[in-house]
Amino acid sequence: MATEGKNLSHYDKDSIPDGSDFTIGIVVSEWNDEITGALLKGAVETLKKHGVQENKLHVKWVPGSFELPLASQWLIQQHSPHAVIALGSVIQGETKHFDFVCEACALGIKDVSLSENTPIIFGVLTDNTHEQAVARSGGKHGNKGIECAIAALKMAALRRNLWV
Ligand SMILES: Nc1c(NC[C@H](O)[C@H](O)[C@H](O)CO)[nH]c(=O)[nH]c1=O
Ligand SMILES: CC(=O)[C@@H](O)COP(=O)(O)O
Repeated sequence: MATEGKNLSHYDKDSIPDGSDFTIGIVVSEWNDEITGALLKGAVETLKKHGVQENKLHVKWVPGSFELPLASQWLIQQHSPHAVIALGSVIQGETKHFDFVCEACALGIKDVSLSENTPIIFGVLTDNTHEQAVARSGGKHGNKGIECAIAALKMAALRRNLWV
Protein backbone atom coordinates (compact mmCIF):
# COMPACT_ATOMS: atom_id res chain seq x y z
CA MET A 1 0.00 0.00 0.00
CA ALA A 2 1.39 3.39 -0.93
CA THR A 3 1.01 6.40 1.33
CA GLU A 4 -1.94 7.33 -0.88
CA GLY A 5 -3.98 4.63 0.85
CA LYS A 6 -2.73 5.15 4.42
CA ASN A 7 -2.98 8.28 6.55
CA LEU A 8 0.37 8.74 8.26
CA SER A 9 -1.25 10.32 11.32
CA HIS A 10 -3.67 7.50 12.09
CA TYR A 11 -2.81 4.89 14.75
CA ASP A 12 -4.43 2.82 17.50
CA LYS A 13 -4.10 5.08 20.53
CA ASP A 14 -4.56 2.11 22.91
CA SER A 15 -1.62 0.15 21.50
CA ILE A 16 1.13 2.68 22.22
CA PRO A 17 3.69 2.07 25.01
CA ASP A 18 4.01 4.66 27.81
CA GLY A 19 7.02 6.86 26.98
CA SER A 20 7.57 8.39 30.43
CA ASP A 21 10.77 6.38 31.02
CA PHE A 22 12.21 6.84 27.52
CA THR A 23 14.98 9.15 26.35
CA ILE A 24 14.36 10.05 22.71
CA GLY A 25 16.65 11.89 20.30
CA ILE A 26 15.54 13.74 17.19
CA VAL A 27 17.91 14.92 14.45
CA VAL A 28 16.27 17.20 11.88
CA SER A 29 17.46 18.74 8.61
CA GLU A 30 17.41 22.50 7.97
CA TRP A 31 16.87 21.92 4.22
CA ASN A 32 13.17 22.47 3.36
CA ASP A 33 12.61 23.59 6.96
CA GLU A 34 8.95 24.44 6.26
CA ILE A 35 8.48 20.69 5.77
CA THR A 36 10.92 19.41 8.38
CA GLY A 37 9.58 21.84 10.98
CA ALA A 38 6.10 20.39 10.47
CA LEU A 39 7.48 16.85 10.78
CA LEU A 40 9.25 17.86 14.01
CA LYS A 41 6.08 19.43 15.44
CA GLY A 42 4.10 16.27 14.76
CA ALA A 43 6.76 14.04 16.28
CA VAL A 44 7.28 16.13 19.44
CA GLU A 45 3.57 16.55 20.09
CA THR A 46 2.99 12.81 19.72
CA LEU A 47 5.93 11.83 21.94
CA LYS A 48 4.75 14.19 24.69
CA LYS A 49 1.16 12.98 24.29
CA HIS A 50 2.43 9.50 25.12
CA GLY A 51 4.45 10.51 28.16
CA VAL A 52 7.95 11.46 26.99
CA GLN A 53 9.31 14.16 29.33
CA GLU A 54 10.70 17.44 27.97
CA ASN A 55 14.08 16.89 29.66
CA LYS A 56 14.38 13.46 28.05
CA LEU A 57 13.78 14.77 24.53
CA HIS A 58 16.94 15.90 22.68
CA VAL A 59 16.48 17.77 19.38
CA LYS A 60 19.44 18.62 17.13
CA TRP A 61 19.27 20.52 13.81
CA VAL A 62 21.75 19.73 11.02
CA PRO A 63 22.36 21.33 7.58
CA GLY A 64 20.81 18.61 5.41
CA SER A 65 19.67 15.00 5.21
CA PHE A 66 23.15 13.90 4.20
CA GLU A 67 24.29 14.86 7.74
CA LEU A 68 21.55 12.94 9.55
CA PRO A 69 23.48 9.64 10.00
CA LEU A 70 26.53 11.25 11.64
CA ALA A 71 24.35 13.52 13.79
CA SER A 72 22.41 10.45 14.91
CA GLN A 73 25.67 8.78 15.95
CA TRP A 74 26.81 11.86 17.89
CA LEU A 75 23.46 12.07 19.69
CA ILE A 76 23.54 8.37 20.58
CA GLN A 77 27.06 8.66 21.97
CA GLN A 78 26.18 11.79 23.97
CA HIS A 79 22.73 10.91 25.36
CA SER A 80 22.28 7.11 25.03
CA PRO A 81 18.66 7.46 23.88
CA HIS A 82 16.28 4.52 23.72
CA ALA A 83 15.53 5.57 20.13
CA VAL A 84 16.37 8.32 17.63
CA ILE A 85 14.12 9.86 14.99
CA ALA A 86 15.83 11.24 11.86
CA LEU A 87 13.69 13.84 10.05
CA GLY A 88 14.41 15.28 6.60
CA SER A 89 12.85 16.38 3.34
CA VAL A 90 14.65 15.65 0.08
CA ILE A 91 12.94 17.02 -3.02
CA GLN A 92 13.94 16.10 -6.57
CA GLY A 93 15.77 18.89 -8.43
CA GLU A 94 17.24 19.03 -11.92
CA THR A 95 20.11 16.63 -11.33
CA LYS A 96 20.99 13.23 -9.87
CA HIS A 97 21.98 14.88 -6.56
CA PHE A 98 18.63 13.75 -5.13
CA ASP A 99 19.58 10.11 -5.69
CA PHE A 100 22.92 10.43 -3.93
CA VAL A 101 21.55 12.32 -0.92
CA CYS A 102 18.67 9.88 -0.45
CA GLU A 103 20.83 6.78 -0.76
CA ALA A 104 23.60 8.07 1.49
CA CYS A 105 21.05 9.16 4.10
CA ALA A 106 19.06 5.94 4.11
CA LEU A 107 22.04 3.58 4.09
CA GLY A 108 23.88 5.76 6.60
CA ILE A 109 20.99 5.70 9.05
CA LYS A 110 20.69 1.93 8.66
CA ASP A 111 24.42 1.46 9.25
CA VAL A 112 24.55 3.68 12.36
CA SER A 113 21.43 2.07 13.79
CA LEU A 114 23.01 -1.37 13.51
CA SER A 115 26.48 -0.35 14.68
CA GLU A 116 25.14 1.58 17.67
CA ASN A 117 22.45 -1.03 18.41
CA THR A 118 19.92 1.78 18.67
CA PRO A 119 16.69 2.24 16.72
CA ILE A 120 16.92 5.18 14.31
CA ILE A 121 13.52 5.82 12.78
CA PHE A 122 13.69 6.84 9.12
CA GLY A 123 11.60 10.00 8.88
CA VAL A 124 13.09 11.39 5.67
CA LEU A 125 10.60 12.34 2.97
CA THR A 126 11.95 11.70 -0.54
CA ASP A 127 9.52 13.47 -2.83
CA ASN A 128 9.29 14.35 -6.49
CA THR A 129 7.60 17.67 -5.74
CA HIS A 130 7.07 20.18 -2.95
CA GLU A 131 3.38 19.37 -3.09
CA GLN A 132 4.07 15.71 -2.25
CA ALA A 133 6.20 16.81 0.72
CA VAL A 134 3.48 19.12 2.02
CA ALA A 135 0.91 16.33 1.73
CA ARG A 136 3.07 14.07 3.95
CA SER A 137 4.00 16.65 6.61
CA GLY A 138 0.54 17.51 7.88
CA GLY A 139 -1.38 17.63 4.62
CA LYS A 140 -3.86 15.25 3.01
CA HIS A 141 -1.74 12.16 3.73
CA GLY A 142 -1.11 13.03 7.37
CA ASN A 143 2.18 13.73 9.12
CA LYS A 144 5.19 11.40 8.79
CA GLY A 145 6.50 12.87 12.03
CA ILE A 146 3.58 11.34 13.93
CA GLU A 147 4.19 7.96 12.32
CA CYS A 148 7.86 8.18 13.31
CA ALA A 149 7.07 9.07 16.92
CA ILE A 150 4.87 5.99 17.21
CA ALA A 151 7.54 3.79 15.63
CA ALA A 152 10.13 5.20 18.07
CA LEU A 153 7.98 4.40 21.11
CA LYS A 154 7.26 0.88 19.85
CA MET A 155 10.93 0.16 19.08
CA ALA A 156 12.08 1.60 22.43
CA ALA A 157 9.62 -0.66 24.25
CA LEU A 158 10.61 -3.67 22.17
CA ARG A 159 14.29 -3.03 22.90
CA ARG A 160 13.60 -2.69 26.65
CA ASN A 161 11.57 -5.90 26.73
CA LEU A 162 14.37 -7.75 24.93
CA TRP A 163 16.72 -6.71 27.72
CA VAL A 164 14.52 -8.10 30.47
N1 LIG B 1 18.81 19.20 -1.85
C1 LIG B 1 18.59 18.77 -0.56
C2 LIG B 1 19.63 18.58 0.36
N2 LIG B 1 20.92 18.84 -0.02
C3 LIG B 1 21.98 19.08 0.97
C4 LIG B 1 22.62 17.80 1.50
O1 LIG B 1 21.74 17.09 2.36
C5 LIG B 1 23.89 18.14 2.29
O2 LIG B 1 23.54 18.96 3.40
C6 LIG B 1 24.91 18.87 1.43
O3 LIG B 1 25.17 18.08 0.28
C7 LIG B 1 26.22 19.11 2.20
O4 LIG B 1 26.76 17.93 2.67
N3 LIG B 1 19.38 18.14 1.60
C8 LIG B 1 18.09 17.87 2.00
O5 LIG B 1 17.88 17.45 3.16
N4 LIG B 1 17.07 18.04 1.13
C9 LIG B 1 17.27 18.47 -0.15
O6 LIG B 1 16.28 18.60 -0.94
C1 LIG C 1 18.02 16.79 -3.48
C2 LIG C 1 18.89 17.86 -4.00
O1 LIG C 1 20.05 17.97 -3.67
C3 LIG C 1 18.30 18.74 -5.06
O2 LIG C 1 17.16 19.37 -4.52
C4 LIG C 1 19.29 19.80 -5.54
O3 LIG C 1 18.71 20.36 -6.70
P1 LIG C 1 19.47 20.19 -8.12
O4 LIG C 1 19.47 18.70 -8.44
O5 LIG C 1 18.62 20.97 -9.10
O6 LIG C 1 20.87 20.75 -7.96
